[in-house]
Amino acid sequence: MFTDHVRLKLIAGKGGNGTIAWRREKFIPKGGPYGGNGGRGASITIMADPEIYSLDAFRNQSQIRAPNGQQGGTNNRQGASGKNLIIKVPCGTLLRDASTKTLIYDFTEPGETFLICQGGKGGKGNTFFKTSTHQAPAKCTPGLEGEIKEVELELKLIADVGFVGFPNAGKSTLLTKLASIEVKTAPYPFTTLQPNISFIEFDDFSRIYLADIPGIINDAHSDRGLGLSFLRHIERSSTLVYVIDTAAIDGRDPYEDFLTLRKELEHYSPQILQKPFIVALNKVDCEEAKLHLETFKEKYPFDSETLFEISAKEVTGISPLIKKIRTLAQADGKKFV
Ligand SMILES: Nc1nc2c(ncn2[C@@H]2O[C@H](COP(=O)(O)OP(=O)(O)OP(=O)(O)O)[C@@H](O)[C@H]2O)c(=O)[nH]1
Repeated sequence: MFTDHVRLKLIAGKGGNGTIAWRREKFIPKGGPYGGNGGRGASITIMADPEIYSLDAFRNQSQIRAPNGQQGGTNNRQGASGKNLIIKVPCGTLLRDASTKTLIYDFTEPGETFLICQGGKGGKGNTFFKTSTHQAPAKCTPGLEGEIKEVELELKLIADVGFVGFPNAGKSTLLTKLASIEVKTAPYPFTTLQPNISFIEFDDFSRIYLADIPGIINDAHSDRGLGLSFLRHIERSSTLVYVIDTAAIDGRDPYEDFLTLRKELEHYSPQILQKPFIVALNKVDCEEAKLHLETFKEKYPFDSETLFEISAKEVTGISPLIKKIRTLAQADGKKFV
């Protein structure tokens, strides 16, 4: 299972206690206060790491605790501080307060950090409280508790272009072909688990990131099957590509499929429908596609320039599609270059 939503209790380290100790001096039983301060408890910071692609690491975790500071020592030695904890999350992770759902931070760029829980201060040893060298109150203070936060991490992939379609429409095939058709390409090592991100790299080294989510099914918005949980990954894409199976050998109607996809997206979030889109009419190499294509074009209420007849399998019609994707993604001001 691909994990893109977790709830965690984060507990920063407690400060170490201060210590009561005495300096030994000849002829004076208690030479003077000499107990060290406690070390600071470790803080918890969250960092966006471009090498991480899911929240799987937290799947079986409900809380993360940072180390405590050490108690102060004798001879006025300061206790060791707890080693600060850095929690690594994928780019595209939203950090929310678990109870109010308020957004605390949106990790978009690699290396971005946010200190979420401050470690507790160390307590003071009796050296700190000395009033005079020889007469000192035997006083020290305990370390303070670290901050505790209940948070939610939600991963919403950041890709320029999101691919939507029914299972078997040919999304994966198209994505693979797109990612290998330009001069220099490399598959983006997401995971073998869905969803997938890949990119097209152009001659000028600019890139367009593409996200493929598992096929949408009827009533996906009511979270049947994989549906809803994956729709969040196209929320941030600037452009959508509907991939339609025009061969429809199983008796489906490609135009109905298109309407259903839009209906599912609208149920999930009406704003998604406002995004610029194109329609990849796939599998035109099949004999069955001819009739469906005609009907589709007749019924299609949008600009016919948004329609692209392609065969992902035989790699036909792909270049104009890439050109259009590039124009739309760049018009939006790409996030990654
Ligand atoms: N004839 C023909 N077959 C195609 C074409 N594109 C994809 N296919 C075939 O359609 C089947 C489904 O393709 P996929 O790319 O796995 O479909 P998908 O949309 O990623 O499916 P899900 O992962 O289930 O969402 C495979 O057998 C492909 O070989 C095409 O242009 N023409």
